[in-house]
Amino acid sequence: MESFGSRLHRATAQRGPLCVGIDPHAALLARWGLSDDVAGLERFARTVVEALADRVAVLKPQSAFFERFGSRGIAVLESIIRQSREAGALVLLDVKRGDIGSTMAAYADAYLNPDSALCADAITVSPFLGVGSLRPAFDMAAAHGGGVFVLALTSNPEGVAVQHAVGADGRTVAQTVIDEISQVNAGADPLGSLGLVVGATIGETGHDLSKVNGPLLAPGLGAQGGSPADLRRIFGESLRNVLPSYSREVLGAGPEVASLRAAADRAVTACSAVIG
Ligand SMILES: O=C(O)c1cc(=O)[nH]c(=O)n1[C@@H]1O[C@H](COP(=O)(O)O)[C@@H](O)[C@H]1O
Repeated sequence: MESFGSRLHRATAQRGPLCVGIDPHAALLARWGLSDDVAGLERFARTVVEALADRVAVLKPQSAFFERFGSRGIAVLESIIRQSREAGALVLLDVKRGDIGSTMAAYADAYLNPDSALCADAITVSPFLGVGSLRPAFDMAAAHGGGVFVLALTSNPEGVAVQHAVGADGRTVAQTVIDEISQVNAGADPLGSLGLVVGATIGETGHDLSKVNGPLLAPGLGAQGGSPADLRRIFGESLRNVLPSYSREVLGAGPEVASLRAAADRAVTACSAVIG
């Protein structure tokens, strides 16, 4: 079975380095002329999938915006995950889960086991309970060709107090996460299946990403102030493994399918010019 790292490598080579987040904020539903209910959510999400799933490498639905409508919102999420994958996009489900290992196994079953209706190609996870506690997700991903993106240096300003904290061995919390993921990805070709999340807004922090050998998801572009030019400064030699991610900047171009496609095209052109 082909690994997630290999599938992602091919997808970005064919479609360009771009992830578009599906974040149906109440404000965006209103801007699109949609009601803030499950019908509006469904119309919004389906329109994004129709516009982009056959052309962008990765779509990243944010689970919270679906969860807030209860089981009917989750049903919409299930259906757009399926449709996106059928149209050829990889789906990175942004759920930011993280728990003790035994519970993590249940999350892995929910999101990375092909028997689950919520199974995606990859998920986001939080390492706050220790990178080792995430092992059930890593194992489930490896067994089924899935991927896991671990938060390392997040795009929000509040993250610094925790992520830059220095441990007894002199490394920051973020560098410890980076090093542990680097170890698991070592030797993978063309790319490991464990990714890191490193915001496009963080500036130069001195963290060493050179051995990650996995995808580096870079949210924070557009609406949070990050730009493709910032990527070069933040990622340096690791730029080739960066997966730039936009949500509101692209979604705000809707609801017309053609406008969404044009916005995604602009984003991928700008990112490709930096990443190559
Ligand atoms: O894991 C993420 O995707 C993520 C990590 C991070 O550090 N910062 C961050 O903004 N995100 C997500 O990326 C998206 C950013 O949305 P925009 O600011 O609209 O582009 C949101 O869904 C966030 O939850």
